[in-house]
Amino acid sequence: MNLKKAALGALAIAAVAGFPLASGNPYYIHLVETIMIYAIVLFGLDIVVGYTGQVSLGHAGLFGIGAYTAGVLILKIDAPVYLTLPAAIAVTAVFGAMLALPALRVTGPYLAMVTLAFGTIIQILINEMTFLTEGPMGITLTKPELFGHQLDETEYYWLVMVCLIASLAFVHRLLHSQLGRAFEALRGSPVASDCMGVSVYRYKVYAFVISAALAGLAGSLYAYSEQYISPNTYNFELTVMFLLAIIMGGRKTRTGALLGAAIIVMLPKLLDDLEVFRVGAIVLAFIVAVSVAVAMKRGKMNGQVAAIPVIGTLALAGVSFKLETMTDWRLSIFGLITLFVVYYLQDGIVGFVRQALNLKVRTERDTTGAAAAALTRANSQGEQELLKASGVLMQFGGLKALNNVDLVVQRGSIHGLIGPNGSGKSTMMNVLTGIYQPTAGSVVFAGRAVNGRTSSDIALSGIARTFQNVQLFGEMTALQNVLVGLHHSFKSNLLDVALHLPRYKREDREQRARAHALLDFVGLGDLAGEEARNLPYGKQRLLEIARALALDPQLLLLDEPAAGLTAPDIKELLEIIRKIRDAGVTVILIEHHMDVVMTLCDRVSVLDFGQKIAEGLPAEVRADEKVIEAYLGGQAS
Ligand SMILES: Nc1ncnc2c1ncn2[C@@H]1O[C@H](COP(=O)(O)OP(=O)(O)OP(=O)(O)O)[C@@H](O)[C@H]1O
Repeated sequence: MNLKKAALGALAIAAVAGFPLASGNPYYIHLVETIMIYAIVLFGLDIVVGYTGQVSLGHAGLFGIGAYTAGVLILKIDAPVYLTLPAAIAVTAVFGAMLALPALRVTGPYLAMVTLAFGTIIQILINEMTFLTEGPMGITLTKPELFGHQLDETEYYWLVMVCLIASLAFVHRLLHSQLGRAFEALRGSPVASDCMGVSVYRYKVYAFVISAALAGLAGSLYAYSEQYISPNTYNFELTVMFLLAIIMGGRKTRTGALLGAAIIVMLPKLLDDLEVFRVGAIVLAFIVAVSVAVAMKRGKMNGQVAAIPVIGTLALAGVSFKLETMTDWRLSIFGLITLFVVYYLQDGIVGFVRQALNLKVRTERDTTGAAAAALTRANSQGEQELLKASGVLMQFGGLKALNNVDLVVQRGSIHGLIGPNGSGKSTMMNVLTGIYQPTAGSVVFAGRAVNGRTSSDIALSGIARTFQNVQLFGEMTALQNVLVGLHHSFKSNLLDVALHLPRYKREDREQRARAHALLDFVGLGDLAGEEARNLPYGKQRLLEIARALALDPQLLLLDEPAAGLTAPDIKELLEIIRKIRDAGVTVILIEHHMDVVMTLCDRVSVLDFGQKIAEGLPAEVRADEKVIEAYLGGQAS
């Protein structure tokens, strides 16, 4: 953390801590306290929604579990706060796991329905289990005691503030570690995550459990804050509010979560009072006008697109002076504002401001550590046949994409796999990496069967790949993409990450140096901080190679690496592939550029309509009549 950031942080903490003393108004103190509590839920919800890209409509239920764990413990055994808060975190995390383990087998609308059902069931259970929860009567409690001292309103506010800062630091560290990168990767490309050894399912569950734990902490703080809990609070409306807060504030940002929490707490109050609403509408119109002007000046918005938000907010400010009462209009205006944000500010308010001000994530190279070697020497021990596929059949309905294919790849060689479009080359890659389970036949890699194992397990055992249609983690930088490939090198756990213990710091420093070295190796050293989606197509292909090499594979599968590359880039690619082979990594190369195949490959196998029609040295294959007829002949003509 640099000095400027630390000073700003200290100033912000001092301002929030000093607020109750300066304001002295219990109503406002309670409002800010609620914002801080909601922000803790949103930090967690953002991990699930913003980073892993899952939808959860169950977070109000999890928040309720946290509140009731504290409430019931106080009611039944008069538990102190240092028991209720950890218990709420633990119990909610367990419920989070119970929800996640079955629910995360489904995605999209199905996951939304399952989490929604979970939230509803929790609310009904709280209502019905009167013996434990007092049912609809609710539970009344007082502010907690700390070290024998009864906390008053302001002291409790400070306790909430400490919990907020701790949660913020925890989430921030988590999301900047290998765990956060794993969460983000599975949103970017689940299939590539699995093929980098990052199990999509496992990390989705982790994200859900951590998110639930934070909701549990927030729930227990909320119980003390309100001093009364009842089942109706934890309803569908609250869940929607949480999601709206993430969307409005902006996903993947802690500032967005804080802003989102402030919006969902303040907006209903703002819409209660006509005078306050008028001032708010004018301020909003002003902010929108200034932001749009900045965006236009930077050429990020044209006049037509800019006109609508400006006219819209000006109209809202104008209408506010025509209204005589807010009561009938509250919900309509709330809906309109939400629609506006969702439609125009798809990255939320914080995302929009960042884009308008052109704020970028900086990737500074840490030069303190020793320079790392890009390639570690692949294991050259073991049998000469590194990969042996026998009688592989892959059937899609009536179509045999692979029909009784045998393939033997010698350790340390570059093995070409060629054939006309649709002949089954990519299908073979998918079978070798566990994406497809073959209908029949077997694949043995380094003496171990591949069939029946998950893609992430196969990846970790030494098979890395690139994809025909590039599968990068688009919102992550080039450096972060390679770091996902290096995920297997991190041994540090959640505690190491949260407390920045020496093991984590050392690993992080070493792996960053290694990632930079890998980027240098493929000639992308200067683009480390660039988002993958902004790289030219050819460079994206090179980045995929660097990421695959990060896995320290014994076997590297390259699916059309030269596609989209210019002639000088192809020359460079040939050099890179040779160096990879020289480091002891075996390569299977699918390529339509025949000159690349003929120059590089030690042996070539040719597929046509899912069957192997020829195999041998490049020159032999080139002279084979069946090949000429099926493939090279067609191209020659
Ligand atoms: N998941 C799938 N479901 C149904 N059919 C599939 C599936 N995957 C591949 N196929 C079919 O299998 C056949 C082989 O496809 P594959 O992508 O393996 O060919 P390819 O040799 O890699 O072609 P290209 O050079 O065009 O990439 C094609 O007819 C394709 O439509």
